[in-house]
Amino acid sequence: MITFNEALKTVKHATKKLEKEHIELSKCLNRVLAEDVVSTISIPPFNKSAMDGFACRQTDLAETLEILETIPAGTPPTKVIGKNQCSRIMTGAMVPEGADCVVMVEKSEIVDPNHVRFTDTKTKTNICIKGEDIQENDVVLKKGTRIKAQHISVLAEIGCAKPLVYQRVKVGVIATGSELVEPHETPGSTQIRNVNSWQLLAQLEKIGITANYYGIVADSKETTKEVIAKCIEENDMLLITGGVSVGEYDHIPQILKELEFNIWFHTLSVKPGKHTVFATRQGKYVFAMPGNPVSSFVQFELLGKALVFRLMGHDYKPAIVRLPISCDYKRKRTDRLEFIPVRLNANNQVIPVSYNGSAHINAFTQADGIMAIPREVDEYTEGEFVHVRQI
Ligand SMILES: Nc1nc2c(c(=O)[nH]1)N[C@H]1C(S)=C(S)[C@@H](COP(=O)(O)OP(=O)(O)OC[C@H]3O[C@@H](n4cnc5c(N)ncnc54)[C@H](O)[C@@H]3O)O[C@H]1N2
Ligand code: MOO
Repeated sequence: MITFNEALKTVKHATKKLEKEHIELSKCLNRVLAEDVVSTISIPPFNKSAMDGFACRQTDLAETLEILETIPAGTPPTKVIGKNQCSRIMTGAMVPEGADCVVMVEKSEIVDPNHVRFTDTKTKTNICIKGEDIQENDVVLKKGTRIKAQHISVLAEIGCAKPLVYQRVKVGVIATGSELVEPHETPGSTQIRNVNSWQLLAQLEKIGITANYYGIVADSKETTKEVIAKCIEENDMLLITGGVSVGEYDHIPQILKELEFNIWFHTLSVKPGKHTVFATRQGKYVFAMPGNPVSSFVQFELLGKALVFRLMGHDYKPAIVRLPISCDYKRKRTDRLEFIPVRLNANNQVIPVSYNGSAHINAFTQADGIMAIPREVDEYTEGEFVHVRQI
């Protein structure tokens, strides 16, 4: 049995990044940059007016000024501003030579069609200076950055229309269990509906991956082996749920051995998810989680995501907040790092959600996150700080 930190290190160590490709900006969300992005231009590329108003010299603010021309955004100025002169200028237009400020139109009074004076003798400069946001040759985004909407903005701004990114990981999803039927079906007296596949497909979709779903596989070793073999041919990695513990029909570890996978770990000192398997074979990866839906949900959050992102070249760091717990909390066994569902109240205090264990996925509909209770810790007192991973 290994610890969570050892398991995370193992997943990162045993996983190789996928190939790289150039793709359109519109397809980049949730991909990972495969090289540093360097700007070939300064931003702003010229001294740019931040206001609609009059471009002039600060020393002339108390005077009546001659208006030389109107400068719209996108049109270059044609006149240099001299003493007691100004040009009407629009937000986003290039500031003319000679001007060191732009007075807002609201602070002006037109004297006649060619002259203006100001109602205030002070102004901010209202000029965005060339290069104040980005300098030419600046590294604007680092290799390994997972691309979010705000990164797309910068790529667009500097003209990086086809960034070099890692390929999107191809993920196959399988649910094992002869007791399972799909959500649209009516279960028999000993059957239940398949939760894990739909949950995993949604967890993947949330991070930008549309997985290939292979359906439910009954607990027959031969069939399961065939489906796994096919699935692994067609994908980079495979997520399996069920069949990983010690029951007579828990075939997954044995099948993976027969398919010549190297099993890096099989048991974790983490609750839920004691029986979680990570196996690799020449650029192919299998992450098999326990059948209980909470175990599958939590283990995908803890390790599955790290694996997916690692393949795509990103070192995943989950959002973890440190907040006070709203009540006393006790647990009996302390031999495993445990994760329980919690919600946050309006004062950002952590409230454990009523929870019956790893089959009780319904508890997670109330949860904002999962609280980590380290090994050896058996209680928290109200107000003590705890760590919550957002889900
Ligand atoms: N003798 C032992 N028995 C069990 C142990 C143990 O250490 N010794 N661990 C228990 C824990 S904890 C868990 S978790 C499960 C893990 O078992 P498996 O991964 O082999 O999963 P299954 O036995 O196939 O299923 C467990 C449970 O989850 C239900 N299930 C399975 N797949 C789905 C699905 N896709 N959607 C919804 N629910 C699913 C299944 O019906 C079982 O109720 O082992 C314990 N036993
Ligand atoms: O191993 Mo189970 O996933 O703890 O509930």
